[in-house]
Amino acid sequence: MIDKLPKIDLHCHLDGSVRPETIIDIARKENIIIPSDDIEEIKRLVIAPPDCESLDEYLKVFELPCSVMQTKESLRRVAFELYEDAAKENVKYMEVRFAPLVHTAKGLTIEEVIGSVILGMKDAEKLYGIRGNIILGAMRFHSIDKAIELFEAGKKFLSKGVAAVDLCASELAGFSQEFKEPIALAKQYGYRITIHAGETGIGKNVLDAVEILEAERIGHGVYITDCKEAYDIVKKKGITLEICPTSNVQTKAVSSYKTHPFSDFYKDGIKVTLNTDNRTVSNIDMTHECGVLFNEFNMSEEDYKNIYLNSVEASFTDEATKQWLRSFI
Ligand SMILES: O=c1[nH]cnc2c1ncn2[C@H]1C[C@H](O)[C@@H](CO)O1
Ligand SMILES: [Zn+2]
Repeated sequence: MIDKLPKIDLHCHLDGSVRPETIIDIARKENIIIPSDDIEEIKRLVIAPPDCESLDEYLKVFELPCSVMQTKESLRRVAFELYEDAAKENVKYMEVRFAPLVHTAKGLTIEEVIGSVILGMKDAEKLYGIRGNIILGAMRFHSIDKAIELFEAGKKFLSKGVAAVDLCASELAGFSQEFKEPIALAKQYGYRITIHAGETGIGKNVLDAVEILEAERIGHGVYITDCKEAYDIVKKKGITLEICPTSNVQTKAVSSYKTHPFSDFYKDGIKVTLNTDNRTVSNIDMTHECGVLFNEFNMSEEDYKNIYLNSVEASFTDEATKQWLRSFI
């Protein structure tokens, strides 16, 4: 029954969702040296370890997939395959995020990187009943100038496949102040704003992301439980939380599914959505996360419908696409 449900994924990283077989295949075709060409070994390297201790440890496995995402062909291919995999489990709409600057190591321009990922997405849209948008992520360890360079380069793709910006990677207290200028510029250009915040114990970061960066959505946000002001502003302003349950367990944002605040948030009227974060790194898909929702969070089909509709309303897409998405539920 779960596989038949229509699904929406608003928080999925491209580089965390590359098929392990594709890593080996691209490495072979492009003469890239990778640690092994044994599929089981590659899976071991690219799937977060079962005893993963923190977000920072979780983030270490992204280096390998990014090493084979440095050409136009490989970027187009991994984007296509991600949308293809999602379409096959009835995901109707997916916003894919990635950090273009990480893919310029072999000389691609930022525009070439973004353009290639959009082509892959469009290839899949033509073949399958899925639609999407791309979110450009600036890495928090990059400079402010780099973030500005990225948002400048990406703006010509707005409404042509790119919809929003995000801040990714390790989360320190008070990062919003530092990124105020580039995010304000992005907003001025017409990008929508979602920000990873409140993932690693600092609920105040969510308050800052909403107040300083004007985030409309928050990636994760689970730690609003520790900051009343953050909790209240999320609830009052109807800020959507992009929750990724399995990722939260792996990065130790929560100790287990049973202690995840998802259903408490939902019951209290907070706009929660269900997402994957990283399909390969977390070794999951939307079907798996729906199973978590029904079996670990004890939610009903009616609850699922409401959560799906939260995703529709919070999606960075046009009204016609939202209407199309509503027709499935
Ligand atoms: O859950 C996450 N929190 C913060 N950053 C993340 C998470 N998952 C992936 N990333 C980073 C690693 C990727 O290289 C980058 C862009 O997709 O985003
Ligand atoms: Zn994420």
